[in-house]
Formats: sequence, C-alpha cells, structure tokens
Amino acid sequence: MENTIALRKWLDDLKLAHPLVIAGPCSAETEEQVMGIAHALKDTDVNYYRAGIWKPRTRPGNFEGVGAIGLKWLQRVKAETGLKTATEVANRNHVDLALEHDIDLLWIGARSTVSPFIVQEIADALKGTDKVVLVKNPVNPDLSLWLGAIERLRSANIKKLGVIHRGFSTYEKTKYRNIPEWQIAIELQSRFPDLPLINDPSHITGQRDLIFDVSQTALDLNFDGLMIETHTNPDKAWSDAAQQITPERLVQIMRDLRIRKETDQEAEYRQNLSNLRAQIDVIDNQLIDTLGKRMKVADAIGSLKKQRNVAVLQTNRWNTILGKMILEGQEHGLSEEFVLKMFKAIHQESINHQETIINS
Ligand SMILES: O=C(O)C(=O)C[C@]1(C(=O)O)C=C[C@@H](O)C=C1
Repeated sequence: MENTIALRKWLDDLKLAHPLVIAGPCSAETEEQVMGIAHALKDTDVNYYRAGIWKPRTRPGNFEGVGAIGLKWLQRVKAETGLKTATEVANRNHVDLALEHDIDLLWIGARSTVSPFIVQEIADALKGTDKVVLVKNPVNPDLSLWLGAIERLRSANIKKLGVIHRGFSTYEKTKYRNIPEWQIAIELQSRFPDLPLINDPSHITGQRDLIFDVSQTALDLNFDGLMIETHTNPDKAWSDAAQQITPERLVQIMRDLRIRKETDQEAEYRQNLSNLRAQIDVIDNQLIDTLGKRMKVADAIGSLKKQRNVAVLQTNRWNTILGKMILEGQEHGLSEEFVLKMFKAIHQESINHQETIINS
C-alpha cells in the first residue's frame, strides 16, 4: 500500500477546527442510557457517537452487549441529535446489520484485527462501502498485521479508512491497561502520514484519571483524533466502568487539551530549531562512532573467547554493566526503562558480533 493524500480526504472534508472526536458509552445498555448520553454530547466537539452493541469479552459470563436492538437506538440518536453514529463489527452478520441501520462509522476491534480470516470476512461484507471504517491495532504489537488489515479493506475498494491506536496487551503489570508502545504508532505515521490516526486513551489507560495525559501525548504526536468512552453514570456502567468519563469531563478535557500545529514558519523559531538540529546531528554521529568502537572491542573479546573456547554470554559481567549504567543514566536524566532498552539492544548486537567470530 502506498501513502496518498486521498487517504485523509474523508477527514479533511469534515473541516474540523479540532481533532476528530468519537465519544459515547463503552456499551449500549438501555435506550434511556443511550439517548441520555447522546443528548449530553449533542452540542460538544463530538463528531461521532459510539456505542458497543456486541461486546467481545475476555472471559465468559460478563455483559456481552444488547445486540441488534441497540442499532435502532443509534438510529434514534442520529435522528434526534444529528450526531453521526459508530459501532464495532466483528463478523459479516454485524456488518450487514450495521449497514442496514445506516451506521456511519464501523470499527474493527483489536481482537478481530489479529485474525486475517475475520478481517477478510468483514472486508468482503463491506465491499465498496462509503462508510468510514477504522481498524484498531491488534492486541499484540505487530505493525504488519495492523497494516495488513488496512490493505484488505483497501482491496475491497473501501475509501474512507483510518486506524485507532488502543495500546497493546502485556503480561507485565504497568500503570496502563494496554501499553501504548508509542513508537509503533510513530512508525505507522512515518510510513502512512496521511492515514487518519485516532487515539483511544480509554483502552490504553483503563482508568479515567490518566485519560487527559494520554490524549495530550497523542496530540503532541500529531494524532488526528480521539475516541473516548463517555457515560452519564460511569461507575454504574455495565462494562469498563473504571475508564469511562462523564460528558462534562469530556468537555473539560477538550477545552484543556493543547492542539499542536505540525510546524511553524516563523523565522526565529526556524533558526533556533535548525541550530539545535545541527547539534543533534553531530551527537548522533558521535553515538554511531562510539557504538562502532564498542563493537570492535566486543569483536576482540570474541576472538579471545574463541581461542579459549569460552561461552559468549557472561551473565555476571552483563548484570554488573546494567546496574552501573542504570545509576549512570539516572545522573544524566535518563529513565531506567530507556537505559535498559538501549543496553539490551547493545548487548544483543555485541553477542551477534561475537557469534559470527566464534563460529567462523
Ligand atoms: O564481557 C564480555 O565477556 C563480553 O563479551 C562483552 C559483553 C558486552 O557487550 O558488554 C557481551 C557479552 C557478555 O554477555 C557480556 C558482556
């Protein structure tokens, strides 16, 4: 797939003065709940009203959505408030029903994106549609799977496409429900700068207190919009209660968020930026030079080990280096997470070098 400006036409045509906002409850629960939230969101920045009708749940026994009846409620939302509507589809039947009920935006959930069979079934069912179709990232951090889903939809002649970054599952305990792994969204953006990119802070954070900060990071990284779960009584929500916010809080968040422009043409800014970038260029060259030198020393250790038939991996030495570098990093304002990631990559490269030497 090639990047083209046509990818963002549907979004540009909306002529929004703010990021695209998709908001509404995690799940449609009752007609009153759906209508109550919709009316509370009516005169806000919200462009699309979302509600889950079919809910894929991790474990059985939880609320699995109201089903097709909810689509009628969404139609009523559109008729009464003028808000466009959005829901998740996970198979051909969902697609057929959503199209029958004139839902304006359909998204493919993270658990569906992992399966090329499901994505293909949905793409076939949607063939040639003029509805907006968004694809959430797969639960595992796999950019090609994510892009593969978009390609299947493009091949089905679906023109109004976009992606939703909802974070990735992890076994590790973190403050997030799904870790953002921002670098994956950044890579996607650098390959497809015109593909509309929406952030879903609700699923990334899993808790309402973090939603503002994640939304701001997304806007700092040029995201085009936000999908935020909103409920008039979040604590009583039938699904994902901890991550939903009230319509009032959503309005406040939209007011407080700083919207960044992509660049600035002002002369002094450009001059200062270019001076600082020149410094970065020099330092980057030094980094590469230093890393190259380090690998030469690793090569020499590899030759030494080869002569004495000693294993490449030396765990004690390695742990000592890591401990020292974490402390050193702290003194230079570098986070432990970054130092660990960087040194693990350096260690792996050093091992690769020594492997080549010891087995030559
Ligand atoms: O000290 C060694 O024995 C090395 O081979 C160097 C090095 C490193 O790159 O720092 C690489 C592999 C070992 O696991 C430990 C350290």
